[in-house]
Amino acid sequence: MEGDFTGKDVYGKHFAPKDYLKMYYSFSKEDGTQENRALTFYLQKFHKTFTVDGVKGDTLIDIGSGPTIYQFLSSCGSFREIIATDYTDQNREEIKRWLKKDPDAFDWSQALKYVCELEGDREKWVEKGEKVQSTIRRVLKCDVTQVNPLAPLVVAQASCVTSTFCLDSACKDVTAYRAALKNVGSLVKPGGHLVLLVALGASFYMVGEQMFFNLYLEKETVDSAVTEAGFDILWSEGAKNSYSPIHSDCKTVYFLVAQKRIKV
Ligand SMILES: Cc1nn(C[C@](C)(O)C(=O)N2CCN(c3cccc4cnccc34)CC2)cc1-c1ccccc1
Repeated sequence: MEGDFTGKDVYGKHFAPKDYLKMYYSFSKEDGTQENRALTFYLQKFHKTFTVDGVKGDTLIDIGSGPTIYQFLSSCGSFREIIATDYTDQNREEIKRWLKKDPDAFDWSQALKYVCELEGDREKWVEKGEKVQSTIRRVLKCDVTQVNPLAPLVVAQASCVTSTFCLDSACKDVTAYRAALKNVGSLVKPGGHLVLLVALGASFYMVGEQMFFNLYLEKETVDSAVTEAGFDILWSEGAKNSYSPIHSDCKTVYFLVAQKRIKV
């Protein structure tokens, strides 16, 4: 079920955040059975990165946030300011809905409770949500195909840049992927961190009835692109894909933490 590259215009016209959130971020099935194993893997690795290993700093920029906020649940206590970004208006609007506690916003309470349990007190989930809402200070447009992904804004380099499932969906080939990684890497200050979540071995994914292109990547391609962009990989971990084969042909979800080399 491979498809042609679904460029920027397709996302703007056809990407339905609410279908996507329901399909990929519902915490458990209607009958409360199987937990969303993909999401709990991401939450565990963000917990290890920010809460256990202590990656922290002044500003964190998340590139290609999509309509989600799960990626901030552990980092919100480690940075003074978080900047969320996305290419499409509808994804930025969905994030703003949650930030404003709009009743139509997606319900992240199960993910909030899960992260609070990892941190030792599941009952603190309301405070955790408010901490995320107060730490995300800006929601900006980004385009990873631009040398400055936040153009026309010029933003000071950040202590940490995170990006989940963005570059593999936004880039049509490995050359574009390497270039985009350099663009995103330029937003990290020397000695700062880059955190990536990548779908390996995925050529498509579905959102509702719409099929989206995904760049087929292997671990070695990602690792070499990160190194070439000026980063040392500190650690990485893959997990077997648990998405339904109807939704995607993804083989592995891959979590990577790297540190920007300091030029001497
Ligand atoms: C799960 C999952 N979530 N997602 C992220 C998703 C829905 O694709 C998204 O919201 N994105 C990334 C692309 N993005 C962009 C598209 C065009 C141009 C962009 C220029 N700059 C920045 C971003 C641009 C806009 C935000 C992908 C998966 C997934 C992947 C493989 C297999 C299975 C699931």
